[in-house]
Amino acid sequence: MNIAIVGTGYVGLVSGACFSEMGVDVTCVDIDTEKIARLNAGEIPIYEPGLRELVCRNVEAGRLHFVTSLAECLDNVEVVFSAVGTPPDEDGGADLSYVLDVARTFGRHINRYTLLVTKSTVPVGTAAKIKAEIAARLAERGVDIDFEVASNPEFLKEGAAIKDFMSPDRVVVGVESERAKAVMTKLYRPFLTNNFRVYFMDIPSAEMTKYAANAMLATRISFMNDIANLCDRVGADVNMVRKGIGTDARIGGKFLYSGCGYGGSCFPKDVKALARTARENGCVMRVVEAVEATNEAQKKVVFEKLSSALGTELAGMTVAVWGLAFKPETDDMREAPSLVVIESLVAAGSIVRVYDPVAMAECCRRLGDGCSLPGDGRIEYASDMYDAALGAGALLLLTEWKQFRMPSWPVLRRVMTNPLIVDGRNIYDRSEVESEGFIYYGIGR
Ligand SMILES: NC(=O)c1ccc[n+]([C@@H]2O[C@H](COP(=O)([O-])OP(=O)(O)OC[C@H]3O[C@@H](n4cnc5c(N)ncnc54)[C@H](O)[C@@H]3O)[C@@H](O)[C@H]2O)c1
Ligand SMILES: O=c1ccn([C@@H]2O[C@H](COP(=O)(O)OP(=O)(O)O[C@H]3O[C@H](CO)[C@@H](O)[C@H](O)[C@H]3O)[C@@H](O)[C@H]2O)c(=O)[nH]1
Repeated sequence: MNIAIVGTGYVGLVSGACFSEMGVDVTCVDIDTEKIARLNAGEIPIYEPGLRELVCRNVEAGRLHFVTSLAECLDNVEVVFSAVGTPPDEDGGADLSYVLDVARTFGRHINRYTLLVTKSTVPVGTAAKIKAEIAARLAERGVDIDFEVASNPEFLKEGAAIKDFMSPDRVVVGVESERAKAVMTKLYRPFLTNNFRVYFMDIPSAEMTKYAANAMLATRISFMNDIANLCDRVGADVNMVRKGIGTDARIGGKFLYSGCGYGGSCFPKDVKALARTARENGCVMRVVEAVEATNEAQKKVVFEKLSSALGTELAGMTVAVWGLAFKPETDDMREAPSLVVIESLVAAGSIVRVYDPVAMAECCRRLGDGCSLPGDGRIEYASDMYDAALGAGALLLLTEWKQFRMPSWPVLRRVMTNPLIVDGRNIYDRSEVESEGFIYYGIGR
């Protein structure tokens, strides 16, 4: 089968590589000419474990192609997946301009029955807007070409994207006909040969499922962050509480880790967009709105702990930051808690020495030396984790990369001027760290 995937970002590139691995001929399309040039030169524009090997193998096999024009490949494909961005607009809703651009190009250039499948996360009702957009373009052309739309929200996690795509918990597909259902069945069958976990439903339900899933996961995190903050005040240990509740089969142990807040390109924007869709439809989702507010506050907790320990000493002090990406195994810093912490440190006048195994270039691109941020502080880029701690009066752990899990405490004691650690991801054992002579602050323990 021949398909096109529009948008060669985290979702589009991973989906394209995985479908091609199953033998599908995939043309990945992006308007970012530099991105496509890099891909054609064998460079992978994002950090995602295993992606380079998968892409190279399928390019060599002649099943994976990169182009800049959807119009030019439409005649050769049966299905077009749209995986373009849906960033937040100024009101917190999803900006659908890229999704509707794809629909317009599709309507202007299809010449035979083609299925347009939306993989991007879009609010309920978007498929209807896409259909209207295509129909208007066909009418402009004065042609009557059969087309269909479908919804296939993506549930992969960055850092584990290939595994999640290759072996999904489930695949959700919203369709309007048996014909579209048959096409989607054919595409997903190879991934789920022994246990066909594809849930077909109507399109609005598929669109809503994506937001409900992300909001539920974000709710668990914000709930645990609330519990952690109370643990701090009453002397309980949130890690013990997590184990105590997570072993209840009705609750389950996943996504119950408290810390410095959730980030990334999905939870923050999708929680906001769901709340906005609700308000537009005359209902207030109080829980969802509280999840978002709790997370905004949680991103400040690491700095607040540091500031209450050191106060005005932070001005002029070197502070080490371990971890910039919003989670391990990615270079993505969209809505990362590190951005909030670094901003507060620069505002307090600190010299922020940062280190991340893969997100240094991304941080530099976003923040540079920090001089454009309000405040007298600045950002310095360290060559490794111990270099970041050189001369530091405090160390903040913000992303739980594996290489940060077992640091040499004696080396840290030697290079730091003051032995203080704020563990924003609760990865260290308090008694071990304290026995090495450090003052330790966790989140809720
Ligand atoms: N990142 C994730 O882990 C993840 C997981 C599940 C779902 N999603 C959703 O998938 C969608 C894509 O997310 P992403 O993180 O891959 O985005 P991204 O920003 O990494 O990539 C989007 C790509 O689309 C391209 N693009 C924009 N308009 C285009 C057009 N008209 N034609 C061709 N290309 C165009 C951009 O140049 C960009 O390369 C979003 O709706 C997101 O919410 C993301
Ligand atoms: O117990 C937890 C689990 C996660 N996080 C944080 O939550 C954020 C998101 O993490 P994760 O969900 O692992 O990464 P994403 O790549 O953002 O994936 C989410 O968002 C995607 C885009 O919609 C969905 O496809 C995925 O199913 C959904 O997990 C990160 O900042 C994590 O540090 C916590 O604080 N505590």
